[in-house]
Amino acid sequence: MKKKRIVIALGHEALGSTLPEQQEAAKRSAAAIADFIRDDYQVVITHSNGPQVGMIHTAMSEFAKLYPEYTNTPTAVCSAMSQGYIGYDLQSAIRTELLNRGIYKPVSTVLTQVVVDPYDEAFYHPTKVIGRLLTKEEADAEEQKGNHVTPVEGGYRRIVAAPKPIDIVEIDAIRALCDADQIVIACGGGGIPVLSQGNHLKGASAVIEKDLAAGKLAELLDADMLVILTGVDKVCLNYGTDDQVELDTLNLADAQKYLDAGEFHEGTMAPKIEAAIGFIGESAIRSTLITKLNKNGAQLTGGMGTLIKK
Ligand SMILES: Nc1ncnc2c1ncn2[C@@H]1O[C@H](COP(=O)(O)OP(=O)(O)O)[C@@H](O)[C@H]1O
Ligand SMILES: NC(=O)OP(=O)(O)O
Repeated sequence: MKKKRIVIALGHEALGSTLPEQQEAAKRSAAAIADFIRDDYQVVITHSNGPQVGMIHTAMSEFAKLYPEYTNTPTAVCSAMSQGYIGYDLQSAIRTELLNRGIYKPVSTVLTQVVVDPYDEAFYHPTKVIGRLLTKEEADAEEQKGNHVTPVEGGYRRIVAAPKPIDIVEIDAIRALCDADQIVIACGGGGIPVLSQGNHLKGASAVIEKDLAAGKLAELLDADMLVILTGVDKVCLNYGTDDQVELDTLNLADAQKYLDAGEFHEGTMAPKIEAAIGFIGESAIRSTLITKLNKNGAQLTGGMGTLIKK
């Protein structure tokens, strides 16, 4: 019997932000991933990178000030670095968790480029928040370097363009590993954004929403399910108000209606719902689960979260 294929997207809480947090979070996520493998799913993993890509960018800029031979590092290269070191922690945690359960299965990270449109409106209106909280002085310094910042609670954060994912360059390699029933980590941090210029792919100064890239990945792999692990148990209506209602299920028509009505915040829940709508499309089989990881990363398939179907 054909195995069910599942794409799991790890958000900030399932991944952590700092190095030590990430290593602990990766262990919890590995437990949930191993449960799916035990239950005979084919698993593809993708993940956030906002805090990590901001940290790498800041570190590289500081080095460039100190040592002239360390030139400034483009955002696309920082994205590639973030895929590498997050993939490393995830590969390692998943391998160990499986071996502890007596299972051997290869786990690999595919450095993934994702094609974006050079005329995407997002390049003119950066909105994607990356990196840590900045003071006013730090924010001013970023702006002087030509970077964009936005005021947030308690200070400022850097913002970059978040163009839509159009195509996944390494999709054939990802599919081949998946077809061979191996575990793949791909499209990390939404993928390395690239612009197609003839035979050349040029890195773009942007960070793609990982939820939209996860939806595209699930669509191109013809997955059965997209699981988005985030900071809330369920998708809510009237989120953050006294009238908040948690949704157990959501059909596509209502998802679109609530999305259009602005029920889901931009940059957080809205791209998750958009990803679900794009992935499920006309399919009566595909579904999307949006939920939070338990403390111990326990089983997710037993009716938790918000299940979105046609
Ligand atoms: N309608 C909503 N229902 C539930 N959560 C929402 C809603 N709108 C916004 N959110 C917020 O979206 C967050 C998840 O998005 P985000 O912080 O980007 O997480 P992740 O890193 O997991 O992608 C939740 O923790 C919650 O605070
Ligand atoms: N690339 C991306 O969407 O990362 P975050 O989820 O950390 O914002």
